[in-house]
Parts: sequence; structure tokens; C-alpha cells
Amino acid sequence: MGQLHVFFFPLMAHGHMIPTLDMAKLFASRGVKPTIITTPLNAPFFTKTIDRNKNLGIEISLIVIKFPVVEAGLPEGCENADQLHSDELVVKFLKATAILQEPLKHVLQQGRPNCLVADMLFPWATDVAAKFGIPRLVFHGTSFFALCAWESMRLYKPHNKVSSDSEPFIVPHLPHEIKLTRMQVTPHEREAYADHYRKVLGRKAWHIGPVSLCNKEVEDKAQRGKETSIDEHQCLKWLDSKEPNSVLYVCFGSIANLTAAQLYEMAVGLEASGQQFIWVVRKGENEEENENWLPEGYEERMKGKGLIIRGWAPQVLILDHEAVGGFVTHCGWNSTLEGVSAGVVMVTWPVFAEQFYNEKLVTEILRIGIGVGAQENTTRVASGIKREAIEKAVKRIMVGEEAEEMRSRARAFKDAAKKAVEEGGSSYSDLNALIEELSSYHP
Ligand SMILES: O=c1ccn([C@@H]2O[C@H](COP(=O)(O)OP(=O)(O)O[C@H]3O[C@H](CO)[C@@H](O)[C@H](O)[C@H]3O)[C@@H](O)[C@H]2O)c(=O)[nH]1
Repeated sequence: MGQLHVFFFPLMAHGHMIPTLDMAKLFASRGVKPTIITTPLNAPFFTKTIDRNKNLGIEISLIVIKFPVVEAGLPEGCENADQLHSDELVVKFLKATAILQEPLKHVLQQGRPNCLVADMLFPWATDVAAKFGIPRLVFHGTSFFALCAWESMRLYKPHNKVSSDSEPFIVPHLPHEIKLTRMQVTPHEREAYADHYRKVLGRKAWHIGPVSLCNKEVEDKAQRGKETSIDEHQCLKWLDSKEPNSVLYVCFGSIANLTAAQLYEMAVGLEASGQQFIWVVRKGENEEENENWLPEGYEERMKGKGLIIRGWAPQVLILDHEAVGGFVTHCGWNSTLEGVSAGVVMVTWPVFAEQFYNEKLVTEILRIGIGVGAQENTTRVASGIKREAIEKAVKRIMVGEEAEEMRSRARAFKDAAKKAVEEGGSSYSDLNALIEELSSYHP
């Protein structure tokens, strides 16, 4: 039997491209030939890691296809979801992705892979793959928990049975009693939800993560997504000078923004908590050059105690450092899994998409986090959380008995995550099962 060849086609968003590159590495480590499809301006986010892996004897190929910016009416150079600052741009971006059907046909024709793993946001990829007689797997990029909750909402529409946006309803037929409110809409072990998704909802699925755990070296952990805005060794030196579990890491992923007023509340809340922190503020978040979102003399006062990274942080490297004990997160699934894999306790602050589901998983099922009190699923912009709420939630996860209890549960999940991807673990075995199944279709 020849070598299996799998094409991966992620959405052009860091939260989708980063885990895809990790998946490609995992597949390559099991003897499968992985090829990633992307667009010209997103290619550089893959090439450095691909080159580094090549030197280690791991081959990952890259196919670059043109992104139809002009056809879709997008501004020149707009090829990644982190550039979509309005709903209108989101609509045009999705329109542009739909035009990728034709180039996808072309690359499948040329490459003749045995399987196409394409992003959930490319529904048309199933038909394209069928034309070549190959299976198309859907890469969801999120949790079994969120998928089960989503499906339950779709089937039973419990949000239509309450009388106001703030009245809680139960998400029906899940293994746990999970309550949500209409405003949050757009549930003992994670395994339970993988089982629920397969057995109760009847879907075929493979769990092969946390994929970020395939990154072992400093360079692997630091080189994910964009170029980091801080030298990784400088960052490690700063963390090395701190006590274990004494630093809080604050980051909202690659898409969510905070209003200037919310950034200000965050700054004051973090200072009031008395905790040491690394806070990542995305570029473009604070348009004003004069940085009036920071209280007067803030960075001077916080010197040695609080480090602000403007731009892109080496997130997995930071989370994995023993000095980091807490994580303020928007509950993007990658960040959530990276937090669980690092054994940190979380302040959950969901903003949009399925992040409110992920919050429930962290706070109510895994019980390794405290919600900051986010109420509304918005269009990617966080606002309205007061400094007192931030201070309180941060203190609750960093100090005291409750924090210790959460930390010991978090440590157990960290160990379980590590075991899952080790030889013989559940994720390791599931990836083997997937590869065996794909091989059985392969003449
Ligand atoms: O400064 C930064 C910021 C982010 N990251 C990485 O970027 C990824 C961010 O992914 P995620 O936490 O999932 O957030 P989003 O970028 O917001 O992800 C989108 O995609 C996810 C997967 O579908 C969904 O779960 C989210 O709701 C959706 O917003 C993670 O691997 C982070 O480690 C960095 O390395 N440095």
C-alpha cells in the first residue's frame, strides 16, 4: 500500500491555521504525507515551521492558491480573519472563500490526495471532494462540548421557550444540566462529550488533540501563528524570575477586540488585584497612538510586576511556564485547550461564537475557572465588564482555598491531556484509527 496523502484546508484565521499545522505534524509523525492549502499572504505563517520541521526530517507541503480579494470586493491585502473589522468585511470574506471551490478542484485534480480535511466554514468542500471520490472530513476546530450544545440548540430551540433575553433555559438532552440565557447564544469529563457526540448525536468523529502538545521545543512553542512581538528568551527570562503559579496571563486570541474603555477597566482591575501579569493587547485594538486606554504612569508603576505585550505573544510558551498559574481567556477553543494542557486556572470572559459554551465547560463541568460575568454574545468586541469584577475574579483564581482546589483539578486535567496524546492514549489511538480507516479506502 502506498503512502496516504492528506490535504488540509483551514479557514484563513490563526485559530484555525495554528491547530491545522499541528495536525499536519501529527499526521506526518505517523507516516502520512500532509499538504496544507492556503493563500499567498497566509503562506508565511506556515513556511517557517515547515522549514524547521524539514530540517528535523518531517515533510509538510504547502499549496498556495490565489485569494479572490478583488472579486469579493475586499480591500487589497485582506486575506486573514484578523483583518475583518466590520460585519460587511466578514460577509465579503466569506464570499471570497466560497470562490475557492474552483482552485480547490484544480489542486485536488493535480495532487490526487486520499482525503481532504477542510474547515467547517467551507461546506462546499464535501461536494468538491466527492467529485474525486475521496472522503472529506470536517475540521471543526472546537470542542465536542460546544458541538453537542450547538446541535441541541438547533434541534430543540430552548431559547424560543423563554420570555426574555436574560431568563435562563436548560440546553436539553446533554449529560449535564447546563443553563444559558438567550443573550449568550450564537455541558464531568471531556470524553463524555466525545461519546455523546458520537453515540447520542450519531456523528462520526475523531478526537486527536490537544494538538498543541505536539510542540515540545521552545522554538516550536514560540513559533505559532504570527511573528511574536517580544523576544521569546526575554519573555522566559522575565518568567524565570517569578515564583511558581504567581503570574496571570491575559489574552483574547486572534480576533476579539476590547474597547478603549474596557482596556482601561482591565488595566485598573489587574492593578487592584495585586497579581503579577502578562497582558497581551492586540495591535489595532487601540487605534489611538497616545494610548489613552492606559491609566497615567501605569507601565512605570507596574514595572517588573506587569508586562504588556503589544501585538502577538508566544502563548503556549508562556502558559507552559511554571510561573504562570492563571489565564484570563476569551474561551476560544485553542486557548481553552492550551490552558487545560498547561494546568492553569482560568478567568473566563467569552466574547463571541461558541465561546459561551466553552466557558460553561471550564466553569461548570471541569470546574477549573471562574466567569468574569460576560453576558452577551457580541460581534467580536468585548466591553462592559467593570474593574471590580475583573479584580474579584482574578483574586479568586490566584489566591486562597478555592483557587487551590481548582488548581489541583487543573493539574489532573493537564496530566490527562498529556496521557491522551502519548502512545497508547485515547487521542493517539483515535488518530491511528482514523489513519487505518483512511488506508482501508485506499487501493
Ligand atoms: O498573542 C497571541 C494570541 C493568540 N495566539 C494563539 O492563537 C490561537 C488563538 O485561537 P483561539 O484561542 O481558538 O481564539 P480565536 O483566534 O478567537 O479563534 C476562533 O477559532 C476558534 C476555533 O474554531 C474558536 O474556538 C473561537 O471561538 C474563534 O474565535 C491560539 O492557538 C493561541 O495560542 C498566540 O500564540 N499569541
